[in-house]
Amino acid sequence: MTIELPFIVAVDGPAGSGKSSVSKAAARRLGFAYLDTGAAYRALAWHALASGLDLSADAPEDVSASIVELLPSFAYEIGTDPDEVRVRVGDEEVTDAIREPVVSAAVSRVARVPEVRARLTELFRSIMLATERPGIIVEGRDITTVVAPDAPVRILLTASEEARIARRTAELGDAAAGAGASLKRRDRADGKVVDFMNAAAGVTTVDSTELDFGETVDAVVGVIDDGRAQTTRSTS
Ligand SMILES: Nc1ncnc2c1ncn2[C@@H]1O[C@H](COP(=O)(O)OP(=O)(O)O)[C@@H](O)[C@H]1O
Ligand SMILES: Nc1ccn([C@@H]2O[C@H](COP(=O)(O)OP(=O)(O)O)[C@@H](O)[C@H]2O)c(=O)n1
Repeated sequence: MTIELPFIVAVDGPAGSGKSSVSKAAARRLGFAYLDTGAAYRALAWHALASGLDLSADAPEDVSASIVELLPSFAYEIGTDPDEVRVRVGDEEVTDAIREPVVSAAVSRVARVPEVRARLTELFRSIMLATERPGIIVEGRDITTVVAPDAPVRILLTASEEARIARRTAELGDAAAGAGASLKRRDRADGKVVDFMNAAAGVTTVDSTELDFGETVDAVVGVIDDGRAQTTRSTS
């Protein structure tokens, strides 16, 4: 019996570059699964805050050890159907709660802990390989470099900081105050842990600054189609 492995597409990029919305739309079009890895870091930050940890910028350095202690009780679940992405921690549905500004402000503190990254990387790999669809688009910050460096298609989705802030602000509507400053702060903090601004060797950059949403999805699906055609040629 041969086991068919899913076709893996890795997508990285800074906050607001369109990773989740574009990856989801591309996955729908291709009949692929979709994995939002940022949701796991957000859910762990939510769990840490719910457990009473101080994750503010001036939190004591030993909060890292307290975060690591939470890992065994972190009962995380996420769907990979692009039409139905639900996130749970234990019995709690946290799909919306993990997008709250309080979680966005705390998440980089959790994401910089090496034990957290190692544990979540393992989890992402097991979710990725378990999909029953022919492929999966996995998006985050270190997917092209750490989680799936051997993926046959790896994309860095970028856009100018100005475009990213304008999009995030439009998306948040009345709740947009401070969104620009918060996005810049988070990119600066996350950028100390992984480089998601420069494409690693073999990674294709899609810059969406001058593209509308549909054009960006077309560009990403185009890169995936080329990668699938090449893989078919090299295995036949
Ligand atoms: N090329 C684009 N043109 C206009 N808006 C876009 C484009 N790509 C994404 N968006 C919008 O920008 C916002 C941020 O995108 P999102 O997918 O949440 O980014 P990320 O997951 O990288 O943080 C969303 O409202 C999305 O619909
Ligand atoms: N592969 C990943 C994905 C997210 N993250 C962390 O998780 C946070 C939330 O990721 P996200 O993808 O939901 O962020 P946005 O969609 O808001 O840009 C990031 O700010 C990083 O701190 C990470 O460290 N590595």
